[in-house]
Amino acid sequence: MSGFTVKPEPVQVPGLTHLHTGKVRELYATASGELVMVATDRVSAYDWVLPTEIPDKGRLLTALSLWWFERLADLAPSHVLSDAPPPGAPADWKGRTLVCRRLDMVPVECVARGYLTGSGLAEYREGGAVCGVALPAGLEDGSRLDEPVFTPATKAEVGEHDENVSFEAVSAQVGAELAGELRELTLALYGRGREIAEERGVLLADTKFEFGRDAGGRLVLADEVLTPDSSRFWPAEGWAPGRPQPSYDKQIIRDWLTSAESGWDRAADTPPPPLPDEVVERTRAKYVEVYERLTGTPVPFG
Ligand SMILES: N#Cc1c(N)ncnc1-c1cnn(Cc2cccc(F)c2)c1
Repeated sequence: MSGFTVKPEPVQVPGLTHLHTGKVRELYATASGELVMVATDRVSAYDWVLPTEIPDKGRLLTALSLWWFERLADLAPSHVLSDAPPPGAPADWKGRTLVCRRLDMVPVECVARGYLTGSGLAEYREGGAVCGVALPAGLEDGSRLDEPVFTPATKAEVGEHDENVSFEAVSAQVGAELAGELRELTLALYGRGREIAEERGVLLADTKFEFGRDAGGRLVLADEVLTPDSSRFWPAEGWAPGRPQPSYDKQIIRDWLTSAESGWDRAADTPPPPLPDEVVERTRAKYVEVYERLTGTPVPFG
């Protein structure tokens, strides 16, 4: 079992229809058919949504996503219409709400990897390839790839992991032309993100984009982009291939959860305990740090 210890009860807002509770986000629809994505302060680790929230996480990741949408706009239009919560929304939705165009979502998790880790590393260790793309021998955890690789995945059911699939499987699913567009656009967006992040001393190991098509059939960048929830960001100064790299935002939580202090046994498949205040505060500080380091600006709220 994994996922929620207690499934949250979504906030009901007059005029909005609640559509979906994700691990860390809520999705609503307006009466006029637009979507409202609300980022919560929930955080997940080891496939569990933790019982303790990280203050301002939703606002930090929403602000970062908006910052990236602006810097990717010449490569792909975005689904974002507004960052103003709809009328009647709770006051604390300010700064963590995106009103978006409803798209015909492409059922493919468009992942780009510039470094080898996670499920890509596991697949490589089994067969020397990821998503059917052969890689050089001798790569280690955290190795930088000579060229970024498109490693798509199918969207998993709640509580399951996305499954890496080959480009050929994506072509069979959505057609060769669209598959080619997804690969080209995913790698271009990743390349822009990696370049901007590296200028700021941050390595973008990998990231996941989601696309939809608008009424005109155009590919539109959807979901969130280049946040710590959709990407792996590593501080460049800590990069050392051959071992797991410290995750910018979740390492503190992971280290505490797997320490004797937590009393939690990950293998026992029992819900994780609440986080100590000190772990919460240090994790919040990491979200602030990654926001400020990437954007070069102080967080846009008190
Ligand atoms: N983005 C977007 C989007 C769009 N622009 N048009 C149509 N559908 C979606 C859409 C559907 N599911 N999700 C994932 C998701 C996001 C946020 C919260 C959640 F709970 C779940 C995204």
